[in-house]
Amino acid sequence: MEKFQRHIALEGKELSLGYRKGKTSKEILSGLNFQLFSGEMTCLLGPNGVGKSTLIKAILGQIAPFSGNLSLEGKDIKTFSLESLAKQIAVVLTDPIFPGNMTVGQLVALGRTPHTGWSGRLNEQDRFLVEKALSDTKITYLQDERLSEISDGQRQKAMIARALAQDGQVLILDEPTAHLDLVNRFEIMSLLRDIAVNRGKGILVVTHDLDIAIETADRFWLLNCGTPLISGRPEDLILSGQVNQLLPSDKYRFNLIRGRIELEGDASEFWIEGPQELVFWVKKSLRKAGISEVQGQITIQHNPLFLTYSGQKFGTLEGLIQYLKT
Ligand SMILES: Nc1ncnc2c1ncn2[C@@H]1O[C@H](COP(=O)(O)OP(=O)(O)OP(=O)(O)O)[C@@H](O)[C@H]1O
Repeated sequence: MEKFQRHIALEGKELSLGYRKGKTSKEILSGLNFQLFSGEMTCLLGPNGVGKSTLIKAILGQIAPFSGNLSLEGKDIKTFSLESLAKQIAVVLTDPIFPGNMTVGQLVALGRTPHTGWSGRLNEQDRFLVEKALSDTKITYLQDERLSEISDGQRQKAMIARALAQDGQVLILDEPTAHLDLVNRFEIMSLLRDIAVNRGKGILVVTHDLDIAIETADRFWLLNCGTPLISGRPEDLILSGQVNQLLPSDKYRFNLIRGRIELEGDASEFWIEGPQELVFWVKKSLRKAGISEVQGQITIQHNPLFLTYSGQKFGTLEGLIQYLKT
């Protein structure tokens, strides 16, 4: 049973977005339709320059749509003042600037600003929400630490806690994993998914991290130049092949078995005997080394690993490749 009633938190209908300068206007996105659901984490993916930030600016009320409709909780976004929009939509941008001597606790308390005004005086409810945001992001232990003295991953969690303390219905994050290592990227995205599911928030994450988005997102929005926004469960878009829209050219394709993008059009074939998962890595290594064919069979033995080719035994791929290249 769902804890929260799933509903459309944010909706765009036939949106045309772009920029005006004097009398000229430049349309970046047109015919844009989407629905962001509460209780779900949606990942917005698309190539550089396609208009992801432009869409976020429109959602935040920073640019007005040329045409079409944008609604929050069923109400036209134009009817919200910037202050009331700030209570409903929290945003975490890629490179936020906050003083390094600010503590994590002070940063998270800033999330309450749309509610407290600039006096920043917190009442009991505000303090409760700040503490809850710290504990939901598992950084209560960091609350007295300065921003300049914590790691990038911890700082990103603090930024998420600040957005959470704002307690709006919608959370938007622009590349929240950009500077993080693999473990932290997983941790942040899993945390966001948990927040969406357990707190009933509609979370939109702009990311270029397809691998981690596949593992964690409930829904993808794929944005590509000149085509309508595609929305669906990641697995549906993979099975239908629509995920290939993200790829810049026919040289790449999404490998359904490996679950990631790979170079396509490589005609090299090798005769390799051994466990399938090991064969994959041997082929990969040979191709990267510029080897497109070998004369005989390569045999792979597992545990301990050794490779046999032309009566020779090799303990590493490096050894085999050196032999093949001489
Ligand atoms: N203030 C602006 N005035 C005019 N054009 C702009 C403005 N900001 C962005 N653009 C243009 O809008 C287009 C989309 O930019 P946007 O930043 O939305 O792309 P993006 O998908 O977020 O890219 P990235 O993945 O690189 O962050 C680009 O061609 C960009 O030059």
